[in-house]
Amino acid sequence: MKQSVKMIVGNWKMNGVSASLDEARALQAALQVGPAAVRVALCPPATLIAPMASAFGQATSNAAVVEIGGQDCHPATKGAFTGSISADMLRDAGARLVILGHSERRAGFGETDTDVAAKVEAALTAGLEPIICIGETLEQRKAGAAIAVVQAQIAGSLPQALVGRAFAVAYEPVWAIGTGLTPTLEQIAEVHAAIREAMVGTLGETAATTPILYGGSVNPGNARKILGVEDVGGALVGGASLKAADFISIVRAV
Ligand SMILES: O=C(CO)COP(=O)(O)O
Repeated sequence: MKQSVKMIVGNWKMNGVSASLDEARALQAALQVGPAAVRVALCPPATLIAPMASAFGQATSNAAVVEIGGQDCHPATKGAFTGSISADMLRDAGARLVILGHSERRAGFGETDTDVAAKVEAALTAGLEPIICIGETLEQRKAGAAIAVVQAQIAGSLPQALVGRAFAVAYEPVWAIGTGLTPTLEQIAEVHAAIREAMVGTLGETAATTPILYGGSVNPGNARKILGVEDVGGALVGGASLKAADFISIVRAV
């Protein structure tokens, strides 16, 4: 209903060296899907953004464009922030998207909703399309707080600067990431509906068609069912995006 072109985004996390480019090239060659049916993106480590963007940036007659994204950016445009990378730098390297607020950044690097919102603004200013991650922990789900948690994350992580801009939200339950566990299809539908409501509440009708991706242990075996759930606009794939054959299966499950 909301969004006809689904997005399948691979998050390589801190995996991938230059030798991985061969696998990624094989992946692109195998993606015989029309660009209208699915948007495919890969978010490699920052060191691979430029070579992957130049390798995949242009559609050939028999291969879809694979868009390239970063996995994080600093909220400032430049300055004394040793080890950090700005949204402009990602864009300059060829990225068109950026994952922001991933639970591994929130838990491991102390990122708050306010930090994420500042990064989103920086990404938009640089012309990047943010993919904003939210999701509850197992403790929060067990306490019956999953919906309240994601709604609070939406309210805190989505700045008004998003109104009218292209972006996506990814619902990634923390307990489903890298564990092989997934919510039931009913639970995914319930949370996506709550996210939609919160997004429209925060940003207005502009957010009625924004894609809401699901992420957390998506694999070739469960992708078709998950992608068929009401208001699932695509998938954010971790481990299975590192294997070209698995990632292609997920793309074909759309
Ligand atoms: O964190 C994720 C994508 O951002 C999901 O990771 P897995 O697909 O490995 O569970």
